[in-house]
Amino acid sequence: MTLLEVENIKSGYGPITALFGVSLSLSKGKTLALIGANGAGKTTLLRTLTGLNKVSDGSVTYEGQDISSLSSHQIASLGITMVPEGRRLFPSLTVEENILMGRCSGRNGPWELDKVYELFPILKERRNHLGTMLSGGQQQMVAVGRALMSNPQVLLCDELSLGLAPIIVQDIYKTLQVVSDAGVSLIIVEQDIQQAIANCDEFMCMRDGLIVLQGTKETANRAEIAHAYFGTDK
Ligand SMILES: Nc1ncnc2c1ncn2[C@@H]1O[C@H](COP(=O)(O)OP(=O)(O)OP(=O)(O)O)[C@@H](O)[C@H]1O
Repeated sequence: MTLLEVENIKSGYGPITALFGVSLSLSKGKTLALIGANGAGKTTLLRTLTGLNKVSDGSVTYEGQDISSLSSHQIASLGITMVPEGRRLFPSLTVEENILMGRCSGRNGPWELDKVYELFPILKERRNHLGTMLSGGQQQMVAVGRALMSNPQVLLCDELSLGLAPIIVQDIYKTLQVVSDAGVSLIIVEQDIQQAIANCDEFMCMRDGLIVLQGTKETANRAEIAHAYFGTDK
């Protein structure tokens, strides 16, 4: 079942266009990985899907409803949530208070505090610490936990592994698998191409605001990806 259908969207920052006609389709419970070099448009695409950047052309349809012109608050309340790059924890709040902030979308569902602590037991131990006192990996867990508290149907993850040790990255991806198994659809932006492809059902490579290659774990071809990523000869 298709949950999210993006058709030929353009978007950007004021007069600057960053997406030049992007289309994708995401089914329930599936994971789509977005790869591409710096400036390719991955973050802009996630921001546009959450309403933080406006769609200037094309359409975004979610559960059959055109959400292209909805506000970010309205989109969050429908069940599309982003874990932003850099975690963006509230520095003066504790771990638990940060996680509880995710409730503000007002969506009820299976993701409650206990379930987040079940997913990340270390956060329960540290629940009274300030979020910023945690390690980078633990802060990322708080950011994911906060997003889950909004009971998303679509979770958009922007570079979760940035700056984290490989072993922590493995843990984060194991957790995302649990989230996916619970029926949440994921779009992950990931700089590490191998990591992205190993953890997705489908991948798309962006360059200069366009999707230049798409495929699956099974069809991924290193030379094609390098060509798409850098725009160089195969
Ligand atoms: N706040 C902004 N104002 C103007 N232009 C921006 C802004 N943020 C991004 N851009 C531009 O939009 C284009 C796409 O950037 P975007 O951040 O979406 O790329 P990305 O693929 O996520 O790269 P990165 O891996 O560096 O985050 C780039 O040309 C970038 O310079």
